[in-house]
Amino acid sequence: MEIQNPDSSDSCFPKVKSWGGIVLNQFQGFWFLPRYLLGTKQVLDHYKPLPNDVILASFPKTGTTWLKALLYSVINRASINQLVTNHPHELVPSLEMQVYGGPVANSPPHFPSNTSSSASIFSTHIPYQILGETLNSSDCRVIYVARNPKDTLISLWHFENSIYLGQKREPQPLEDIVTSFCEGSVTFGPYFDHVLGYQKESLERPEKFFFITYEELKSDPNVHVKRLAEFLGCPFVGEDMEEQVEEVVRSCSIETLKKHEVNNSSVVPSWTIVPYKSLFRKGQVGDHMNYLTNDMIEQIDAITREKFRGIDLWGEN
Ligand SMILES: Nc1ncnc2c1ncn2[C@@H]1O[C@H](COP(=O)(O)OS(=O)(=O)O)[C@@H](OP(=O)(O)O)[C@H]1O
Repeated sequence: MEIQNPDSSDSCFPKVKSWGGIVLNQFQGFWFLPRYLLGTKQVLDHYKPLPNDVILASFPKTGTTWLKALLYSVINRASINQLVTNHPHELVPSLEMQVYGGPVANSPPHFPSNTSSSASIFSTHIPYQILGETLNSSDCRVIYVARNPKDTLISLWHFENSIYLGQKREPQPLEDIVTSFCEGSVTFGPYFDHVLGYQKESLERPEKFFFITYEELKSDPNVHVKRLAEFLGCPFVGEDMEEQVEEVVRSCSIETLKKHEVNNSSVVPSWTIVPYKSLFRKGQVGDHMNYLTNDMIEQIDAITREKFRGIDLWGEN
């Protein structure tokens, strides 16, 4: 894969103009911002997962930030009193190591060395169809979070509008993102193939791939946090087990995360224009009902039924 300029789409890859005029390149059936293609290449070329690595995979806007906090908290058994998000992987923006609780800035880009015995948490939006070989090259564990496509789309729409409004651009019409989303031409899309890639693996190898929906986690966080801890090999134990779980869930709630100073005052270093606070909006299930027309809902439901073929993750199809 030859990539010359990470910000240029003048490459040999097929390209499409997505909603809002964003130009995306296609690679192995998925659509990427040119700079994420470069990051993906670096991951594929250089990242060799260690057996202890924990990789959080997700389509954008499906609960990544929430799961990052939960994974950190479960693995380190620490409540996140001073949440600090560190994105040291400027060079590999699609597979960033997330450190919560450490110093914010100036960590050099690096993958942990082979001598590291503690688990490292990585987060990626790269689809299984592209990252699978890398993930399967070690005993690392993979957590995938999926979210209802309509809420995902609305979250993405708000997010992109909030970024670009910072640059004084008009909010983009909802119709345009609905069309691009259904066609698959959004960043890291098609959404449907993204979800199905990881979901299939989780059915075949549940000991390696943990699949959860945002909605399941919302409806019963304590149960699923316990399942997550068991999957990671660090189950909650002891008489105060329920209190421990409760504390993890509380410290990772959107309400708690929103209160941290860093999440109000900093921008995500690898995305320069993105303030952390744009990662925390409502965090509600079903928010799409406040925005999408019946026709839009039918359009998205129809493609979801067609693509998911009987896999009914949200009891809707
Ligand atoms: N702790 C917690 N609990 C529940 N929900 C949360 C939490 N943190 C973030 N959010 C909501 O997740 C949406 C952002 O998704 P991601 O974190 O996947 O975004 S990103 O891909 O990392 O940019 C976005 O959803 P919407 O509110 O629907 O836009 C966030 O508000």
